[in-house]
Amino acid sequence: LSVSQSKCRKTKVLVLGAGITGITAAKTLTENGLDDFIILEYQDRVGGRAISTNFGQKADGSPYVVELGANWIQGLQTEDGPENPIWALTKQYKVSNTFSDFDSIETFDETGPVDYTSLFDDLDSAWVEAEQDAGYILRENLLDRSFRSGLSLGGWKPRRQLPGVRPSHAQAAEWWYFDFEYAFSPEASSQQYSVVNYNTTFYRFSEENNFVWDQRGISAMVEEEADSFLGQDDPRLLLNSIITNITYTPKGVTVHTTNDICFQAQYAICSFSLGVLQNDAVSFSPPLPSWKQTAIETFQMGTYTKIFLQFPPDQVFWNTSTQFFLYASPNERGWYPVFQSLDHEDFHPGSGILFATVVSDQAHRAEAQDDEVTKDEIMAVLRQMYPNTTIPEPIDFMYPRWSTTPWSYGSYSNWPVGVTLKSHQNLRANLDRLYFAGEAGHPQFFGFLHGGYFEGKEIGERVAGCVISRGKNCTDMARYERTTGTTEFEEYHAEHGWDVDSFEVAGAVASDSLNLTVAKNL
Ligand SMILES: Cc1cc2nc3c(=O)[nH]c(=O)nc-3n(C[C@H](O)[C@H](O)[C@H](O)COP(=O)(O)OP(=O)(O)OC[C@H]3O[C@@H](n4cnc5c(N)ncnc54)[C@H](O)[C@@H]3O)c2cc1C
Repeated sequence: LSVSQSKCRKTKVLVLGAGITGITAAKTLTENGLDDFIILEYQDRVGGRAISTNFGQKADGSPYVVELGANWIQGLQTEDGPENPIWALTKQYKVSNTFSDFDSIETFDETGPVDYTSLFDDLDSAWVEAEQDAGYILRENLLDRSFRSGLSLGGWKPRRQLPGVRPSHAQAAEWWYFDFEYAFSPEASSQQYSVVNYNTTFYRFSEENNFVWDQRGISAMVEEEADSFLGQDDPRLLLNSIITNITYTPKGVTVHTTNDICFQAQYAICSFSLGVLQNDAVSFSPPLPSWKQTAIETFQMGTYTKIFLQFPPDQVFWNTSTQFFLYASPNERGWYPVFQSLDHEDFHPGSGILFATVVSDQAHRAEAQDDEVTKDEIMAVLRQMYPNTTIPEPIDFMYPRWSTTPWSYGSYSNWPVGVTLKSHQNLRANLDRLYFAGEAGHPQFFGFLHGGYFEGKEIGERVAGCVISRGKNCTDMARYERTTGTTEFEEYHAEHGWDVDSFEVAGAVASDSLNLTVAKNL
């Protein structure tokens, strides 16, 4: 031990970050009889990217609580099939949520309301082709493609001039189907893993998305989980602890924070977002090996920005029985394409609240500019959508800057084109006694709250096993110094974090559905 390390506070396991992953990992340690841990968290709160804020005003003058980050429980449960653990938590902790109806949508362009919803049918059939093709790519160990090529091969070509179809309408429809979920374009996203991500969630659990509007905020479920194993003012949860350095060795892990406090443990679980790792917000000693750094730089961190507007509730100008409003910009794909109404009987009726969502480059652009500029751009769009209507000035306006938030640097991860499962495994693999967990580490549920939950549980169990067996039952996770162009079908197994079958088809929850999708391709 160096002199400085000898003064460190000691524990058996350090859990770095108190989002859904970190809290699930710490709870798993507790369930395995391991109480000697410390959770270190940057923020003054628990929940990570499950985060809400006050916005606007209710009739009594108090604010609404709206979600800046995660908002939907994505995939619930089909009959007595597998259940999304996030759905289970929302039920357990009575977190208010309602079915989000993606069929409740009106479409617009720069001339006002125009119905181009029939394009969704074309997209549906191309999507099915791309899905089946993805199964084939995976099963036959073929080179991955972009989701764009998958859609094109399925006959969906939004830039092509087709009789009666405006490319801007087609692009808005496509954004609604793809970018709204992945926070990246189909060009930038893996065909294979976009399908895996979608199918394992929506075909395995259920196709429903429930929208959380609980006035405690969606993080209530993470807070309640933390309370289930931590005492009041538990000294094992240290908020406002900004970690600057992580030193790892075969004997243990030492962590330093900005206020020059250090902690030393036998093991550590780091749950920082991919964005935090990519932005070098934390230094590692020794520096990360090249296979780990390569994995960190290879995967993508998306930006998904919700922009909130409250209008005078008695001057609401949109249809309050509709949930979504899709706008096709004539000039730029992804220009304030989706508006969502919270002034709806299922959410906050009478609130006058509408929010727009932008992702990727459009999100970076909006996040880099002043509120007033963004507000003017949005108001111009709304005036096009409702040409013969007087649209009042919003009485409140607000949006987060995810791309520069220092504890997140982005919203959630995405799988780029042509990266294999084994390359992804390098993102997950431990370095000596330092383990990594988090939403981005799950090869199937990446980008979702439940991805973080499952990784937290798996890594928590692994580390508990290491501590309890005093290292005897502790083997390094698989890692690959050299990664090749594809991953063999036989290598899709738990050692690479692949714990559920990804070939499920809608409505089928049994793992033997694998052959159904593949058979259609052969
Ligand atoms: C805008 C947006 C919309 C989303 N929508 C959905 C959705 O509808 N449904 C869904 O399922 N998922 C959604 N997600 C994704 C979901 O929020 C994440 O997958 C999940 O919250 C990640 O949890 P995590 O614990 O892995 O990471 P995090 O929640 O990021 O937790 C990591 C923790 O580490 C802390 N930390 C970071 N750096 C340091 C440091 N240097 N020192 C100490 N602590 C540090 C952070 O403060 C954070 O609390 C969305 C995310 C965003 C941002």
